[in-house]
Amino acid sequence: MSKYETVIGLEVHAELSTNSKIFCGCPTEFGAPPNTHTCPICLGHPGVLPVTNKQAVEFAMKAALALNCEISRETKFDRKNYFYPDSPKAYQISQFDQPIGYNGWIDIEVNGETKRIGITRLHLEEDAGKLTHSDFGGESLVDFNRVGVPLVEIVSEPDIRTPEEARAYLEKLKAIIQYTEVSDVRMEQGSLRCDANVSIRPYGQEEFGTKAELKNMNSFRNVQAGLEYEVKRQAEVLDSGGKVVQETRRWDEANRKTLSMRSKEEAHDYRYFPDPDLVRMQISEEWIEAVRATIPELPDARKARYVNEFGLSQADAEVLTISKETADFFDETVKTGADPKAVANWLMVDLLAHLNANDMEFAEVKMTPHGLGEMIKLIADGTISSKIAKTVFKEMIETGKEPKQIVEEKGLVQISDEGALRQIVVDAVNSNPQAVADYKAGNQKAAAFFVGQVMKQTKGKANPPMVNKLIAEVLKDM
Ligand SMILES: Nc1ncnc2c1ncn2[C@@H]1O[C@H](COP(=O)(O)OP(=O)(O)OP(=O)(O)O)[C@@H](O)[C@H]1O
Ligand SMILES: [Mg+2]
Ligand SMILES: [Mg+2]
Repeated sequence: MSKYETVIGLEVHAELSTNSKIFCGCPTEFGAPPNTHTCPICLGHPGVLPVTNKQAVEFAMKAALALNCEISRETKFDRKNYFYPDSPKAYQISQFDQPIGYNGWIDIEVNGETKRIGITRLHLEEDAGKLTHSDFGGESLVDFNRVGVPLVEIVSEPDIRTPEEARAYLEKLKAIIQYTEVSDVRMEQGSLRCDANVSIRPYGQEEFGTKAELKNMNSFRNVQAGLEYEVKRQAEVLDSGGKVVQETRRWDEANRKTLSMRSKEEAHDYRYFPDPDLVRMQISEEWIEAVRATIPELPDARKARYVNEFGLSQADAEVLTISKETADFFDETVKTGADPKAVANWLMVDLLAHLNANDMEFAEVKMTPHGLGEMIKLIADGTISSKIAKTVFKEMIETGKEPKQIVEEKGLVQISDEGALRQIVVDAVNSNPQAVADYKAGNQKAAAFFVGQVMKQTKGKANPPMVNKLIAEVLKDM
């Protein structure tokens, strides 16, 4: 047990899925050739005038409301001045003292306990360009396509106490934003990014310790790993009589550690001031309510519904709802009349295992909710065994075929003909006298041996409960 308590606050940036940029008409689409989605406005040529994209404001409001924020009735944009090659204007249009949303919270679940994490603010800003540092000759390449893509920055209170809680917070935040559909929250495409602020303090001390800000983590797993490394590093500094310095540190993926980028002495003075080219915005109650009305059922509400309506456990409901794709698939499958608990199991155990084993994404799954529902019904009515269903399930994921077709094509219909099965059992018993003797001597494993024999003979198609019953009967008569 460490003598230090960890304190973490996260800054998350999410790109909004508007069609055009926040202050000009350039497209926001990812993956275009460098510098093709630019114009004099996003490049900041002299004399141009930016115009606010209303959709971006509404998306930010929607995200803020989904995160239980209050909405500023008066809001504006400010210039955050800095010089760096990722910004052609030498300032970023952001929001300083009147963010769109403030005073929010979300609930996270860690080790079976619910904890509320405060959200200080959610503000709207423009994204910066993308730099690629090349290996040859030390040049850097600049792509301005991303300049002016709308972003929300979501700043948490320093309420997070462990790297694991940080991960849970990110998962939940991502889920909520994904449900609202204002961002596609793809970390690998950079549409979701996280800076992690972390400090430690002796238990019982009220005052926070000096924080480091970690950047450059490209997955939730790496955020957690970076924080774990940093907590250890800071404890070692304090234990050896040193002082933690306030600095920005970079996560070094290859060496799995954090490295200093710049200390506080080099920290920026951004000289924020209101952008004179953009109108201040008044946000009316009606506008807020109109946006609120577009918010769909969010992860926590869905989770509660799965627990109350379908009798799923909290933990299972959490796993299903943390990804909108999985939750939507679950709902659609349950609508076919399949047993919700069975649906939950197939999705959480078998589907996830298949995705992991084959390094697949949910989007690549060809199986339909209708197909899964039908398959579960085929098991329930005895047409296929649950063992055979595993084969059918894999085939559905890969091909999207209906289970009935797969069962027919592969001849997988379960053998429930008692006479035929009894004959197979009798044959197995007759040709394995030693196993019979073992069984008579009280070795239960011998029964399992016969089940295996029958399944081998029938290529796994024998009705398992019937096989068990027949083996017991036949052996009793021996
Ligand atoms: N002592 C501390 N230890 C850990 N986290 C802290 C501490 N003090 C503040 N934080 C967290 O650090 C984050 C600060 O983010 P904020 O956006 O307000 O400032 P910033 O990082 O200076 O600004 P910028 O957006 O320019 O990077 C918040 O999430 C806050 O909760
Ligand atoms: Mg910040
Ligand atoms: Mg920061």
